[in-house]
Amino acid sequence: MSLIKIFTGVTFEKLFLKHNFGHQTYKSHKNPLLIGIGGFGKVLKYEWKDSGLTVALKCLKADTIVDEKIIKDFIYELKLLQSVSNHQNVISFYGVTKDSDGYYNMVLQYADDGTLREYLITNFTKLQWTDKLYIAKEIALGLLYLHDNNIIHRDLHSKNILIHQRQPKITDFGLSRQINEITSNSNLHGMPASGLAMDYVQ
Ligand SMILES: Nc1ncnc2c1ncn2[C@@H]1O[C@H](COP(=O)(O)OP(=O)(O)OP(=O)(O)O)[C@@H](O)[C@H]1O
Repeated sequence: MSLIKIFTGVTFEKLFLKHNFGHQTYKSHKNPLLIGIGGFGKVLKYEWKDSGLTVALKCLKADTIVDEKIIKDFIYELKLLQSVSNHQNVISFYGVTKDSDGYYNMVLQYADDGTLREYLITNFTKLQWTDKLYIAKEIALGLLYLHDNNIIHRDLHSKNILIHQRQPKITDFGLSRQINEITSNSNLHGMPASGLAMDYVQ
């Protein structure tokens, strides 16, 4: 085990205890299936034996990053998500678990239709206007709930909205901030409009 891994492990342990995220034993998850790869590591689907729920474990592969700030940012993301994840249009957060390789994972509700982007690619021609308006309304309700809780997402796009049983759920709070922490000189964040979108509006 590398020194960095020991260092990040200790930091995580202390911070997780402090914030009381709810720790789950990794052994209570079975039947892993790789469903995606994000900026910080793999995302796997599991059956959570104790609850009967299907969950997504999102791994933070922190031992490749010699930066305590990344770990603090991860904890901050969990804190924000935990404070709003009881809403039907926000992905549910169930806690954290340490996998067999020693990496920390956030345990999230599994969304059975993947991202909104994937969902639209597969279903766009089948969807009626009422379905599209329903999706837009539900995203707006989720966003309103974040704003009512003083949280600005700052990275809302179709890959950060998941679809579960036709219900949109906002996810990925990595760039989110509490409103009182935004300063007037904050840098630009989020995803730039794609060439395709620009072509469309011209
Ligand atoms: N809760 C979930 N349920 C179902 N699939 C998920 C879930 N979370 C993530 N995924 C799948 O895993 C992929 C990668 O997710 P992740 O959030 O790590 O990606 P990302 O947004 O590209 O990365 P980053 O977090 O660095 O912005 C997604 O594109 C999606 O297909």
